[in-house]
This record gives sequence, structure tokens and C-alpha cells, in this order.
Amino acid sequence: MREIPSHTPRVVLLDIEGTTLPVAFVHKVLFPYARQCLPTLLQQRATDPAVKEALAQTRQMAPGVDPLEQLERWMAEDAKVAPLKSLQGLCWEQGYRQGDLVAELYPDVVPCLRALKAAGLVLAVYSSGSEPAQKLIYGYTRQGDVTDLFSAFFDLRVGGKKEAASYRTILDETGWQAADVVFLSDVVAELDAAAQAGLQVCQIARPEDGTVAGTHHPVAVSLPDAARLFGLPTGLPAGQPGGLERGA
Ligand SMILES: CSCCC(=O)C(=O)COP(=O)(O)O
Ligand SMILES: [Mg+2]
Repeated sequence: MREIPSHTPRVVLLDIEGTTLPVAFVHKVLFPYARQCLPTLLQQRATDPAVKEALAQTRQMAPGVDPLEQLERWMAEDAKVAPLKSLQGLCWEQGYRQGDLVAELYPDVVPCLRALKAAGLVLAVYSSGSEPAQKLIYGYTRQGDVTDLFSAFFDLRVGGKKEAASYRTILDETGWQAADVVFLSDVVAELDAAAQAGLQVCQIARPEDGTVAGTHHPVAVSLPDAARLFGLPTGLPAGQPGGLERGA
């Protein structure tokens, strides 16, 4: 059964893919870019400590397998593993700096996040993408560099997003009270884990992504829709609805 939010959040913790950024941008732009770049990156930056560390982790996780072969397998599976995420981040760094990549956030995202921050809320990111990759996405958006909206960035260092322990680690590291935090994600299993750790949660089920609304968490179709559900500013002009289809 869906619970009606009762406590106004002080912190908004945001997933990226499917929440602030279209799934298609990740799967049709970012992932193919990294897939193409990776073999060259491994050759050209073989002595880079970040590359060496990621390759060592890959060998440790898949002993006896050629690391590039393993990384390609993980990419095919969309595996959320730290060495792959770290190397993808290095590929994307080149792409953003060269002007090949610009992050196409959903248009409601920046106005809503600005309104939330102006109202005193703390904004933070939790994504499987590496922390540097998260900062690149928000550093190179169509609207410019918006990284200053966020107070903290969490990645697989704290654990996987479907594990309740990861959210407890975030709470331990920040000192946030679980009930003060609302986690927004498109993936129900991630919301289940966050709710298990005591966070408030809301599914972002964007029609553009074809996200199927779950049955036991509040559902919103956009960030302004979620903000309104929690009694927070939306960033929309007064009177503009911004999507109210959130199920029973
Ligand atoms: C932040 S980089 C692009 C996203 C990514 O690599 C990924 O695996 C998607 O992860 P999310 O946790 O944002 O769904
Ligand atoms: Mg997501």
C-alpha cells in the first residue's frame, strides 16, 4: 500500500538515470561512447593510476579473464561494478571536454532543483555512475554547470543501490536523519532498499522512459510532481500542474 508522505523532507537524494536524465541518453549516448572509447583508453593511459587500479580490480573480480573482455561483458550486462564505472567515467571525461557529450537533463530538473535549494533543502546524488562521472553530467548540461546545486555525491563506494546498508552508510557519513531524507528513483528495488533504511521514497515514473509505476511507494511523473507530493517548492510558475498522474 502507498504511504502518504507525512514529514516534510530536508534532504533530497537523487538517482540519475531515469530520474533526472533520460534512460535513452545513458543507453544510447553514454554507454556506446564508453564502449567505443574503452580499448583505446586502456592502451593510451596504461600508466594512469586510475586505469591501473580499475584493471587490478577487474582482474581480482574475474581472475584468469582478459580484463577488456570482462569489461565488455559487464557493459553488455549493464553490470553496476566499480571498476567499469570508473573507466566509463574516464571515457566520458574525454567526451565532455572535447565537446562530444552534453548532458540532456529532463527540462523540469534544473528549475525544480534550484527552487528546492533556494528553499533551504540539501540536494545530493546517489548513482551507480562514479562520483567523477556524476560531476561531469551536472558539469556539462545544456543549462551549463549546475554541480553547485549538490552538497554531496555518492556512488558504489557506499555499496549498491538495491542494498539497505548503502543508505545507512550515507546516513552515517552525513549525519542526516533517515526520516528527513527523501530518495527519488525510477527503480522500485532501489526504493525498497532506501525505505528499509528508514528513508522516505518516491518513484519517478517518467512516461518518456516507459517506467512502470510500482504499487507500494508514492509515484510522481517528474521532479515538480514529486516536490508537490512532499509539500516542497516545484520550480514551476504558479498554477502550472506539471503532471499529477501518480496512481491511487
Ligand atoms: C552517472 S553516470 C551514468 C549513469 C550510469 O553509469 C549508470 O549506471 C546509471 O546508474 P543510475 O544509478 O543513475 O541508475
Ligand atoms: Mg535510475
